[in-house]
Amino acid sequence: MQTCGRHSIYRVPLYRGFFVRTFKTLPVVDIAALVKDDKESAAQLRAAKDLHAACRDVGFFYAVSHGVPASITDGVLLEARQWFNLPAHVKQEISLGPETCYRGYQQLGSNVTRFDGGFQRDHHEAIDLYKEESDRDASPLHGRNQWPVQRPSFDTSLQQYADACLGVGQAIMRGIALGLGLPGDYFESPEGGGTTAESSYWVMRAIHYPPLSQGEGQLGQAASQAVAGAEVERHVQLSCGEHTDYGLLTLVNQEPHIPALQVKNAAGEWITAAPIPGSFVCNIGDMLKVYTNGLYEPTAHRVINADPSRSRVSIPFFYEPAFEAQVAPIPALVPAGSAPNFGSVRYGTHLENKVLNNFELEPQASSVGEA
Ligand SMILES: N=C(N)NCCCC[C@H](N)C(=O)O
Ligand SMILES: O=C(O)CCC(=O)C(=O)O
Ligand SMILES: [Fe+2]
Repeated sequence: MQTCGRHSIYRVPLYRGFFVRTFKTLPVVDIAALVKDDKESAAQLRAAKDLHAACRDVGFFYAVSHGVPASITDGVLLEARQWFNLPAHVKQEISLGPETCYRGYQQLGSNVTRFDGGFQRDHHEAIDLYKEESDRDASPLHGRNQWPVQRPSFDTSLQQYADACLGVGQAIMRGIALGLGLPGDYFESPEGGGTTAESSYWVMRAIHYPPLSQGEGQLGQAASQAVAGAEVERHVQLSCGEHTDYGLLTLVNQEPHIPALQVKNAAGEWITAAPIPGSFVCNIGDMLKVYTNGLYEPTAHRVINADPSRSRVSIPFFYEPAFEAQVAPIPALVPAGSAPNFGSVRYGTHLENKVLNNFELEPQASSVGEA
């Protein structure tokens, strides 16, 4: 039986998919008919079929014809770049911590990626925003966001971008439901978790990846060093360490011309998700593995900005279940007479287990320079 604590669901190998997931490229899916909500048209069923193949065989795809104007997607990247150029003390006005419900700014090296027995520091700075939540007592994550109000135009474009992504996320989830042979609104219905653009416990991260120091970002350079207590800090610099995403569906808006996001196939090869202008790079999260009884697997990915001459900005948007959603295998996807492969997971609990372990906020032994 699966649990979602330390031994998280994505660490369990699923050999069934081993021979299938040998992709060398990522599929491109035209989602226009889903965004238009062109109900069960041939084009919509085509898109649903393509999503099904992409989710089952790769776990990643480019979504094109999503209908979000370039003024919004390009504009928010430009605004983010300018915000990250502000002096450190200005950015730190919205620093995150437990007291800000993990919402706000994290400086370079404070986000970490965990592995069994230790962690490594990610080489990025970021702003984390979540669905606004006034009930502070219900979870350490519930609270108000710290928007980057120092640049009101960034604040406004982030809000517009989030609204647009919520629409796209809901449309793609309708396509994923159809592709699984379910009613298009399955994930919006109470038995499917009740996730809508209104209820989704969405996350948005504006991320700035400065160049890695020369020679870093390469495999084989890992050096582990024991620190006080049992935890080990691994001193290998990656822009973002290998991980899977936590919820349903991630949409990544990335700057053009800087290939840095890498996706792991079943042979352990890293396939670069090079930017395609006008697209979102999409991937599925841990909760879709549970819903599909293991048919769809969240694919491990990482970020290496290997270009020594320039930094990279990306703004992933995470379309996630409602916080209180109880996620369990969809009965229609469990073979008759078999027990489900996973037990029920409360999404908010899975998210807390992740986020509360994502930061090492105390000062570092070896300091990293400012971006
Ligand atoms: N909400 C999501 N999916 N955030 C993904 C961030 C992944 C980085 C983090 N260091 C980690 O290892 O999880
Ligand atoms: O920056 C990217 O391209 C992806 C970042 C990512 O994987 C994440 O924040 O979960
Ligand atoms: Fe990710």
